[in-house]
Amino acid sequence: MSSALCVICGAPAPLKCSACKSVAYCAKEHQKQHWKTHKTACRPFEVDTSPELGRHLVATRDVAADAVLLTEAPLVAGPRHHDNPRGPCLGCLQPLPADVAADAQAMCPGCLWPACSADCPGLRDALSHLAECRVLQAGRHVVLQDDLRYDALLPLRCLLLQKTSPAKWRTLQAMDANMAARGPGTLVHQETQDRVVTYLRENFLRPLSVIMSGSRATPDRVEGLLEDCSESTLHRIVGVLDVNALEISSGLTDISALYPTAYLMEHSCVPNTRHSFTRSASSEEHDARFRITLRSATDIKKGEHISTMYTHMLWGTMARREHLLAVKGFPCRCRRCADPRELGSLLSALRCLACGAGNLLPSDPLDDNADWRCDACGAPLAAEHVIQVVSSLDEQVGQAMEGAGGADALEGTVAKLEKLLHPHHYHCLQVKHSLLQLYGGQLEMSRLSAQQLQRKASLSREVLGVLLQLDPPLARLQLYAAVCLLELQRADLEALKRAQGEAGTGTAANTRAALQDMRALLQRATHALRFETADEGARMVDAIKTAQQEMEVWARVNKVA
Ligand SMILES: C[S@@+](CC[C@H](N)C(=O)[O-])C[C@H]1O[C@@H](n2cnc3c(N)ncnc32)[C@H](O)[C@@H]1O
Repeated sequence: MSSALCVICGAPAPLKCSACKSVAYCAKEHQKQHWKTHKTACRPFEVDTSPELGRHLVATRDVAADAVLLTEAPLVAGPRHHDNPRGPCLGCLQPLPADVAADAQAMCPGCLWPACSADCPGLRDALSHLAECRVLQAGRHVVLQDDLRYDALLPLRCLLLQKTSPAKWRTLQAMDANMAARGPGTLVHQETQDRVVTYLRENFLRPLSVIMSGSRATPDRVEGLLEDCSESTLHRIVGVLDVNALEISSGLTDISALYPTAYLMEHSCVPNTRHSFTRSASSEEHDARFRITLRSATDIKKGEHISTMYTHMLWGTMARREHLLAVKGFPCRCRRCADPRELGSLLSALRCLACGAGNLLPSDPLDDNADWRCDACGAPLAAEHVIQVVSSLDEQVGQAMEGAGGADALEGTVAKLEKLLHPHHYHCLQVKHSLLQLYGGQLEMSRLSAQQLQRKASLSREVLGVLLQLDPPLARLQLYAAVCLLELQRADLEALKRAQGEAGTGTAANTRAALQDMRALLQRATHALRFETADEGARMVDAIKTAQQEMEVWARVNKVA
C-alpha cells in the first residue's frame, strides 16, 4: 500500500496526480479542490531511472509543440569556465562597460573586484555576491596582482551554498560529477587543481580561515562559514558543473548556471525541447534572474523521453560523440549519431576520391574505429585517415575565418574544401554561412555583381536547407536559420530592384508575387526567433524589422505594394 498522505487533509492517499505524479490525494474531491493551486505547479513529466541514462525525464501526458514544460530559477549562476579578463560585473553578471578605462573602472567596495557600478544592487544580494565578497576580501592581493580568475567564481558560489542555502547545496550534491574520469593523474584533474582548487584555497580560503580561527586554521574548513572546502569537494563541484551546467549567452559575457530540475534532461542530438532564459538586466530580484523556460520543440507523446542537446548541433557525429564522451562521460547513441547520413544532411561526408562520384560515410558511426565506405563504389577509407583529413582542414577553416581576406579568400577556401568534402560537410557550411553574410554586408549590396548576388541567394538556400534537415523545429539553429532567411530576402529584393530598373523586365503581378515571397521569408525568420531572449536574438529581430521596412518603402515608392 502507498504510504503517501493527502496534500489536503493528511489522510492516507491512494490517488496521485496522473500528470506529474508528485502529489497524492485521499479521494477525487480533494484532488479537484487542489487543482486550482496545483495546476500551475503540475509538470507534464516525471523523473524515471534507467541503467543507461541514470535519472531522466519522461512525459506523463501528450504535449503539443511550444508548450511550457517547466520554468525555474537557477540554484546558482556565475561566469563561465574560461578566463575572462574583462568581467562580468559580479553583482549583475552583465558585461562591464567597454568604454571605461581600466583605472576608472567601478568596483565592489568590499572585495575591489570590478563591477558595473559600486551601487549595483547585485553586489548586496545575499544569495549571490555578498557571501563570496567576504571570501574574496580575504585575498585582496589578487586584485593588486591583477590575477582575477573569473572561472573560479562559480565553483566558489557553489561551495558557498553550504552556508547560503543548505537545501540547494543538497540538490547540488545529488548531481552527477563523472568523477571516474576526473581522478588524480588525469589532465582534467590537473587543470582543475591549478585553475580552481589551488587558486581558491591558497588565495582566499586559507587566509580567511586564519582570520576566523587563528592557529587552528586549515583551508579545509572556515570556522562559522564553510564546513567543507576540501580539495575533493572542490574537484567534485567542478565535475558537477562540467556535467550539469547550462550555458547562458548574455550579451558579451557567457554565464553558466545549474538548474534544480532542468539538469535531469537527457541528451539527444535530435532534442525535443528548446529553452530560453530571462534577460539578466530585466530584473533586480534574485529569483527572476536567469530563470529558464523549457518548451516542447515538437509534439511530445506520453511516455516519450524529454531531451535537450549538450553539444553543438553543427558539429559532425565524430566531433559530437568525442565531446560528449570526454566531458559528459557517455557515448551518444541517438538516431542522428547512429545514422551515417546524419538525417540526410551528409554533414560529415567526404568525397570519394576513388570513383569521384560517391560520398564516404562511416560504415558504423557508433564505432569510432570502423572503416568509412563510399556509398557509390564501396571503396573503404580507414577512420584514422578520415580523422587526419578532417582535423587538418579544421585548422585551415579556423585560419580562413580569422583572416581578413574577404569573400574571395573564403571562396578559395570553399573550393579547396569541396575537393575533399561533401558541400554540406560542417566545415563547408561554416565558411558558407560567413560568406552569405559577407555578400551584401562587408561587400555592399549595390556593388555586388549579378553573379555574386546569385551566389548570396543560393548559399542562403543551401545552408538553410541543411539546417532544417538537422533541426526541423529550429530548436537550436534558429539564429543561423534566421540569418539565412534574412539574407535570402535581401538578395531577392536587390535582384527585384535591378530587374525593375531594366525597362520591360517583369510584370506588376510577378513583382507582387515576389514581394509576397519575401514577406514570407521575413515572417519565417521572425517566427524562428519567437522565444529568443538573448541580445543576439534581439539584434536579429531588429535587423529583420529594418529589412521589412525598407522593402515596404521600396514597394510603395514603386507602386507595387
Ligand atoms: C546532466 S546529467 C543528467 C542527469 C543524470 N542522468 C543524473 O541521474 O543525474 C548528464 C548525465 O546523464 C547521463 N546521460 C544523459 N544523456 C545521456 C544519453 N543520451 N546517453 C547516455 N547517458 C546519458 C550521463 O551520465 C551524463 O553525464
